[in-house]
Amino acid sequence: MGSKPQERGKQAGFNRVLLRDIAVIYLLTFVVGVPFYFWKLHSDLSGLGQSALSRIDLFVEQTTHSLAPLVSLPKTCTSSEIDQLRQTVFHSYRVKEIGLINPAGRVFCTSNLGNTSIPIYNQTLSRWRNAPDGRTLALVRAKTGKTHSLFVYLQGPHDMGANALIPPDVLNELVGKGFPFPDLPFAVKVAGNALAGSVNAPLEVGAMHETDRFSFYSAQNPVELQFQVTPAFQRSYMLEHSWIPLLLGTLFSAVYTYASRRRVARQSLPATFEWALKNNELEVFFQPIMDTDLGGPLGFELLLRWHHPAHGIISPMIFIPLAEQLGKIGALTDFVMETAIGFIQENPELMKSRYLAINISRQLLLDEHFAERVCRRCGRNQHLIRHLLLEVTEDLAFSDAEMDQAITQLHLLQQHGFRIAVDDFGTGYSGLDLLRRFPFDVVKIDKVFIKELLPEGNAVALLDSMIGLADGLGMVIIAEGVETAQQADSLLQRGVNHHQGFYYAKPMPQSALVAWLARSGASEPAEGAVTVEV
Ligand SMILES: Nc1nc2c(ncn2[C@@H]2O[C@@H]3COP(=O)(O)O[C@H]4[C@@H](O)[C@H](n5cnc6c(=O)[nH]c(N)nc65)O[C@@H]4COP(=O)(O)O[C@H]3[C@H]2O)c(=O)[nH]1
Repeated sequence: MGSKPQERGKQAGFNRVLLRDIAVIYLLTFVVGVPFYFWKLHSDLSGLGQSALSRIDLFVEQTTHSLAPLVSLPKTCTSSEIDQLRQTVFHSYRVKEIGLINPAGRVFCTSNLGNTSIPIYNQTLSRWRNAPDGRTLALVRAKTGKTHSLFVYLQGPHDMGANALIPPDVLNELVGKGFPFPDLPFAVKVAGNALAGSVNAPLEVGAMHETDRFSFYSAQNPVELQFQVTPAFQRSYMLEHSWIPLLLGTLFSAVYTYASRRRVARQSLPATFEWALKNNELEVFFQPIMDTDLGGPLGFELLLRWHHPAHGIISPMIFIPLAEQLGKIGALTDFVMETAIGFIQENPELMKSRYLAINISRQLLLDEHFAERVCRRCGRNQHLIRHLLLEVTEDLAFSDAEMDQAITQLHLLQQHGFRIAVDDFGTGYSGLDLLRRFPFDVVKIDKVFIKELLPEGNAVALLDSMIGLADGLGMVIIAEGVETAQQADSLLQRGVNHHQGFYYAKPMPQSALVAWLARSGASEPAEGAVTVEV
């Protein structure tokens, strides 16, 4: 009952830490996202700048191409020549006026004015005359227009030439095609003169501020394209792209939440047992049960060990009660049972007339299918049953109904051929009652009585009465916790010759068992001397 508020408290604590971590993840994603955001802005602008410049270059190319037939016209500016100029303008939807240029550097004939004489700026003229491909551009105020316009110049034979006037909104159109930032200020600078504006605002003479300026240059024409990345633009760009860190933050948070929950779930006690079983952290140790007449083992008790990766070896005294509480004892017992069956099958010679003792938790006896399950586990190898001794502790601490249920299971097991031992005998308060209710095959006298085997102690009297009781009921006696030669002798004097204890051997892993058997010179029980019939 008391654990529920505690669980809820733990959950709330976990949620608080999780929320804090998620907040940190979002913050980090945004902070780490800033350089990414600058890189993305730069790469977006550079892509847009380069494609705008290529559109301008292509346009210049097409315009000079349309001027090419005109540069060889005579210097006369007759009506047929003016017509030809007008035809060209008519067929171009961007060029508004075309002029013919004489060797003196003056426009002598235009599509709009006919005969005229307009000087070309010296700077433009010298750039044009020196251009290796005979063409150049200029941003100048046309005689016929109020604003600055773009002029494309093409040189012909004998220092003749032609130019085409293009209104500034064409530049706007060329830069703005597919441009996603219609309000981003930009400027097109042609040979030193600049027109500035934005896709949404007409271009006018002006320049960009030096700060926050991104510039791109044409390789073919004297054109520089500048973008003014104002703080306001940066803010709106960042807002527009905030979905990227938001998405990444959400993704990272989801992964983190999943991993945290998995980690916590794995650390939860029930999952810890499953994890331990799956990852071979549990191992069964073998402790010999000696027949002192024979000088060798007549069986082995199987004792679980948990090699915890963080806490080292954990005693079964700690984890067995826990496994019982958490309902995991069945899985652990199954594991021990499988180990026992495997061991008997793999070592037929060694196990010919020996047994393995397995501890059965009292809780399992309350399962009405337990006996049936254990028998099924032995499958077709029912002969294995005679090699198994099942130990149940004396202190079953059951209600009457539960005790009936447990006794039923014990009877079923015994009927199937399992030998049943009462473990830790003498330590519980229901020992005698239990012996009255069930005919155990073996009684294992608890180590506390062996430890205090002093001639003058009360333990001796108790031990003697237990021995008398067991003999009277026809049960085999095993003395647990034999640690010294004196204890062994004293037990022998009382006719107890089945001993288990550190004096003979401590519980050991299966790998050490063969070596121990060889070392101790334990021979096979003589035919008829000691058998699995404990
Ligand atoms: N001081 C001393 N101790 C000795 C001596 N000889 C043997 N022991 C220890 O006494 C315990 C005997 O097992 P237990 O009474 O069934 O008591 C077992 C048993 O009740 C339980 N247990 C162990 N494995 C399992 C299992 O697979 N299933 C269940 N349900 N319980 C298990 O954990 C208990 C403790 O097991 P262990 O720590 O292995 O402790 C073992 C063994 O190492 C000795 O000379 N001196």
